[in-house]
Amino acid sequence: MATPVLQVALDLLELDRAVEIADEAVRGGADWIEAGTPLIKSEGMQAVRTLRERFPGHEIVADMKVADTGAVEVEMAAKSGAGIVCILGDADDTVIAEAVRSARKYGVRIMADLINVGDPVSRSRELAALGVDYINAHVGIDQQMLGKSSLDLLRRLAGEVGVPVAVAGGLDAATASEAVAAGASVVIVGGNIIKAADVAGAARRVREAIDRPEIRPREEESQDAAIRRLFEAVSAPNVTDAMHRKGAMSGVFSLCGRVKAVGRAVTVRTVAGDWAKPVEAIDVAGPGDLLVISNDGRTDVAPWGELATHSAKNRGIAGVVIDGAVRDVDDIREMKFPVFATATVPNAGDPKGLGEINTEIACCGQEVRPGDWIVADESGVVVVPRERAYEVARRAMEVKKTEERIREEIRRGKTLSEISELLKWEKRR
Ligand SMILES: O=C(CO)[C@H](O)[C@H](O)COP(=O)(O)O
Repeated sequence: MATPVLQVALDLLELDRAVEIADEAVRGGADWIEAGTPLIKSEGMQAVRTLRERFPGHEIVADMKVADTGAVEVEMAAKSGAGIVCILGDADDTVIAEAVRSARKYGVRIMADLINVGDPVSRSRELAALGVDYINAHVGIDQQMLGKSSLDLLRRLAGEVGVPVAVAGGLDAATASEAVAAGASVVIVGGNIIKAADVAGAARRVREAIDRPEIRPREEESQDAAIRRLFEAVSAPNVTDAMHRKGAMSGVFSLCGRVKAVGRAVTVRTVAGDWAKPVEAIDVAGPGDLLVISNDGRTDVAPWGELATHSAKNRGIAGVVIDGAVRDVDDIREMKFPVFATATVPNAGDPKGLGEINTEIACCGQEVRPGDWIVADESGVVVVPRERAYEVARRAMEVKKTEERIREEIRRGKTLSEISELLKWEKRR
């Protein structure tokens, strides 16, 4: 079998950064250089021309995701220097046929993208019959965030398609190796190379992995375990960024400085510092849960203190968030237990048993339901609706990865404004 191709997908908006990152990826072993769809939408065919000029010895792929006017768009990309043009596999057959005719005329190849294709196996056969040169088993970024896997799609195509198969969608060194073992001829990697602080190193790891394909036993991981693992790896700011700036509680701060707490909410509504329900909730919660307590907006009397904290810590509870006051602050700080509150006072309420456990509550400006995910650190507390938790956790990890590359470019001397071309992308209306 010919050596599998490593295609680096430049899914960036800024052409200068894309060229810089492509240069590093090539040094790490990338064979083909893809002008990603975002780059083409941002810079047009200049992106393809520039990559062609800068990398004369490498195949340039234009990820146009052609949906219509196949001939014109293929001609445009071919004349700009692309050797392979990507077209949507679910485009109409006439568009595919026109694109193939144009490709033959200009001496370029067509890669058909299976993103969103309902029946990928039979459509791949049709596409091969229409003359496309590659089929791309591609699961889009938004689909990946919902847990869809490009490897699963690739495995469905194994042995079914008469043309070389590419694969794309969230791949890293480990899954790239599995992709080759599953029959991929072209491995397309974007984020896990271009967002790395060390692009060349990231590309090299993928290169080495695909040159030594292996099938790993797939460790099954529950969705809850994956959500917790991802949330523990990102920050509260990453999470609220992933939710378009939503979900952040206001006015709440970490009592113990640099601590982190991640878990599902057990909610408590109490009144006037009554500490009975908050303490009873310790027995309701399980290891890894967080107590989220509303004290009816009162900050002059505390429903939580040192003894409750001892008990919660013993129970394996991950942390406590209170829309209200806490007392025994020095002892709690000694324990370094994650407690987030809006005030501290020395006086507590009485254990009358007023309030409820595990009802929907308002806490520091956010609605919190039992089972919602809470991510809390020194920047503050973010609430993630339980039904969106996996998607938000995946997106928060993408935010974190993007920042790693930006941090590296700042370290190399660029300003944040230069990197993100702020002036170019400020809202025009
Ligand atoms: O075509 C794309 C998105 O539409 C990407 O180029 C492709 O998914 C590879 O990027 P990543 O490895 O980040 O998923």
